[in-house]
Amino acid sequence: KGTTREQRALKYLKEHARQGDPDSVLETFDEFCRTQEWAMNAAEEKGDILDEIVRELQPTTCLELGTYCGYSAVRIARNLSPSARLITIEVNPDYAAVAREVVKLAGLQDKIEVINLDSADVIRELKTKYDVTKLDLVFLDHWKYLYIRDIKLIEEEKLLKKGSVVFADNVIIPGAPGYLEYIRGSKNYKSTFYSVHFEYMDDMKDGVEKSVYIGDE
Ligand SMILES: O=c1[nH]cnc2c(O)c(F)c(-c3ccc(F)cc3)cc12
Ligand SMILES: [Mg+2]
Repeated sequence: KGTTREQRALKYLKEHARQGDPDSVLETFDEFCRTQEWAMNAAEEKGDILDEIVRELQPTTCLELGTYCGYSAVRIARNLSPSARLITIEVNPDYAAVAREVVKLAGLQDKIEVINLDSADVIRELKTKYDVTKLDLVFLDHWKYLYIRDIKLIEEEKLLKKGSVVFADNVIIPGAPGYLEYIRGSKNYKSTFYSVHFEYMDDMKDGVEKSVYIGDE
């Protein structure tokens, strides 16, 4: 076919979603994944929990690790207050390119910054280069072995404050070895596990973990 699944998804969105309407982009993306091709979006059930977190927390500065095609970036940003913003990091250049188009299609390019670099390198520069003081919301949705590396780096950089929320996808499938043990064993977090369906598969279960930072600033 010469095209990638992500490019085919973008083409479908451009043909079927309403420009500038985040809800339409998300609905259309879910429709694509249910009728044409599966993709690893934090879909309906996981997305509903993410919506709830954003609405309750009203975060000013959000960080997402693992943009993929931008589904959860759009999902988060559509509920952000006018001055709030989301920095989302995607190491794969092809995914980042598609994500930038999806963000534009949703009309959220002023709220979302897609960075095509390695997450650790960006985390180390958030304060100096990206003008970040504290992170109110962190969404971990990149490669599972990097969850623990990156959360430790975020703590080292003192980027969390009391009440900051760290939300992790896929803690059951593919699983986040070591992360769950670390975060649940840490006195600095209060964690809650949610059993949810695996994206677009009504007969498979995954899990997401919401951890509220209660540690020292
Ligand atoms: O690599 C990933 N990064 C971020 N999120 C993922 C995800 O939600 C998945 F379901 C999966 C996944 C893909 C194929 C499977 F068979 C199972 C899980 C992978 C990722
Ligand atoms: Mg995921």
